[in-house]
Amino acid sequence: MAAQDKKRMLPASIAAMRSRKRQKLDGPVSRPVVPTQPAKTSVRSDALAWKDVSLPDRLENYEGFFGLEEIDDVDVMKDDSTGKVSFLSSKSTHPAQVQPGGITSGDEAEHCDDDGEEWSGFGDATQGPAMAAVLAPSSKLSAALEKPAKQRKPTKAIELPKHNEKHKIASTKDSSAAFEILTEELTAKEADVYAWRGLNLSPDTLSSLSRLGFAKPTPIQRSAIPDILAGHDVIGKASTGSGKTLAFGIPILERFLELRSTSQHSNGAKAPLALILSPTRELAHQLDKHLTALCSYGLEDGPSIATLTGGLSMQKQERLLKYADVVIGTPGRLWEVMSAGQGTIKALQQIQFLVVDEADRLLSEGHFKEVEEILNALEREADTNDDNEEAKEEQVAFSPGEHTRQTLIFSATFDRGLQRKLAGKGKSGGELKINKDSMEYLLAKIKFREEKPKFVDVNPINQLATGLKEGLIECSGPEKDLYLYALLLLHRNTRALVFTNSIDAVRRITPLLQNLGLPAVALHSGMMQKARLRSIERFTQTSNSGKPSSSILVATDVAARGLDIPNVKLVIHYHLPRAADTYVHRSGRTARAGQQGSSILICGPEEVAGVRRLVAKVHAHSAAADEESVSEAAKQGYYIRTLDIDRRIVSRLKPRTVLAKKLADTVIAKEKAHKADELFRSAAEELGVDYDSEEFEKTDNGRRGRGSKRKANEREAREFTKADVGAMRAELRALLAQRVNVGVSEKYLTSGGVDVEELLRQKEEGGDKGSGQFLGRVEGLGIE
Ligand SMILES: Nc1ncnc2c1ncn2[C@@H]1O[C@H](COP(=O)(O)OP(=O)(O)OP(=O)(O)O)[C@@H](O)[C@H]1O
Repeated sequence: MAAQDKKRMLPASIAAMRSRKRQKLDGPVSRPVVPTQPAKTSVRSDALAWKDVSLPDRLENYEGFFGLEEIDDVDVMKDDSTGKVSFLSSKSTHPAQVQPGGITSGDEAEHCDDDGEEWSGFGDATQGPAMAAVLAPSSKLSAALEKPAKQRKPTKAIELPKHNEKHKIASTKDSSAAFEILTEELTAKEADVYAWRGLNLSPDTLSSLSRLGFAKPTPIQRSAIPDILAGHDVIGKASTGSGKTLAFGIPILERFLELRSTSQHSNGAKAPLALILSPTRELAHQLDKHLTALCSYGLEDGPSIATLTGGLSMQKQERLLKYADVVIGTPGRLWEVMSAGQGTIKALQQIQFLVVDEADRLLSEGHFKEVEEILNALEREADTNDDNEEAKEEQVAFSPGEHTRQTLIFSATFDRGLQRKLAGKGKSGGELKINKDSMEYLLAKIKFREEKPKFVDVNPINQLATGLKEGLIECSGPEKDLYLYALLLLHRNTRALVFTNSIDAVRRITPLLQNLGLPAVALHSGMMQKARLRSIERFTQTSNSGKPSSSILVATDVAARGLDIPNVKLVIHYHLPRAADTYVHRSGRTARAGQQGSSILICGPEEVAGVRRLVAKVHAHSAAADEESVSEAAKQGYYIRTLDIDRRIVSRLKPRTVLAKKLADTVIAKEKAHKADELFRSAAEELGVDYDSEEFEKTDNGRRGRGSKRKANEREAREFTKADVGAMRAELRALLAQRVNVGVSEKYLTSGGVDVEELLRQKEEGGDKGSGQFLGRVEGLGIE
């Protein structure tokens, strides 16, 4: 590279860098800049002799920046072997920071790319936003500025000392980080994060977002992050799958980085920075995953996260807790750990963020008591009766300071007025009562930092994702299995989630579908935690080609909230959800992050009235509004479309469905009988009496009453011998291999499954006589 009299640091333009890098690669090796007179020494970027640049008035205080600095007479050196970059200058503001010997070392090295081009500075035409982007400490931001880059002078940002110390700290890191990322190449997935510029995030966070491929903030992120960074309590509401996790996760990371840069956060035992409450174990682990992903790019020594959920080793979780920056927990396990002493309560009283995710559910479904205990404990003054020595020591270490905690509450259905409408009239009345008061409950229980938390509602009209299509299949109660099977056949190559209202239903439907050759797995709260996690894993796994495998998760509402599983295209409500907000959350497992998806209710005659009420509640606001935010379907004048399925054709699937059900029921009945038998036998042993299972059964059979038909069925199923079961399996295999004549078109469904390709071909060739013939007219739902 030709030496220049006047060298300037590169503006942060990765795109420009990449093209230049390509040119360089044509040569043997990139060479360091050759310094010209006078002799120059390696200097850290913050020790360079930066000069103020006066700005036009209109740029004053633009988004927190109040000044620019520029630098002349600096050479940029890059060591190709290490990738490290240093700056050579004859001038330095801090002689002590001049490092002899060229390349700077370790963390203090300024990373930059030596491209050998001269930068002639900003033209007068530089506009505010563009300028801000240049100033913002991220190469990713600047990728959007490729063109004007050559007219820019190298600049360094200095930010206003504002309400939030963070900004000042970010400013000290700005210059080095901006250069650091100049050495990075954008990979295919990396995004230009120019659109995040207004949020004033640190380079580390921006770099992470870029690598996650998140080019712009979602509406809830755009609205909530500035409020949280400014220190406000926030109650945030946004539709399912709209990025609420990072809306609170990013500010937590920012605070962590701030503390880390001022060495206020060590790697040793410490009080955590944030506590996140989650209603379910799966969601807790997912939150962990999302935050870990956010923190794992370009962040050495990122925050450590401890996830406290039931079903996994408490000792291990307690150990992790001691070193955690972020604690995520389900109320039950968290409270268990807190009440076990060890100074946990004292440590948690020091948190700076309390996040209540899916707040309405946390308060409404059996967690009420524990959440209350946790909140009380967080507010309690140091417990003087705590005679645990270790706790006392920690109490000193974590002596409570002033109340600085921010509270952040998030949900898709957290709206006071709406909440009341959505709560529904639960039979027990309990859920209704608590839901109805959930906002008031929270407001009363939580010690907010400010008198009024900020309420951020980015979708007051439609809580459902805009890409969601809703449908309904009406059938008789006993036909539900059949229609479920038919629907899943049509979606054989997709990822589908089937929701039921009971654990028993999950236990029954999962083997039924498996018997029919479908890849179904179960998820409910009665399962061991490891099995729960395994089910999620199997449901989310991808094929060897990297494509999502087709899979079906049959679940209770334990999977309704928060779970972010990519590529779920179909949600089926086997049972009508008990409350409208559950419908919203269940349906929200599809059509996430701007994607499309379908939500279909399989509805028995007794559920029809309930569906009407549901539609009225869920779509009440959409009906009243002619807003952009209403779904496409709503714009076309319907909310939930009835799927007109050809019953004659579906009925051809009946023999195999009936047999598959019989087999599943038999296995379940036998297992149940076996368990009951063991239970009675050990009880009899303890009592020292004889137990005769046949005698016992006879007595039991004598009783009549509710459930007696079910019991009779169970008895019948129990009586099947192994050979009977074997014969049934063989018969089912034969049925699955049989052609299912679909009538007019004379096409067929074969084997353990259905040749979907064939079905699709039928559709192409035969129009309405194709797959439409098989499952009726389903336009408007994205099911083709
Ligand atoms: N700025 C962004 N750009 C693109 N994708 C994003 C962005 N922020 C988050 N996502 C992705 O969007 C998906 C949904 O995010 P998240 O799980 O936080 O949604 P949510 O609003 O909490 O949903 P729910 O109400 O169902 O819990 C995730 O896969 C997440 O990685």
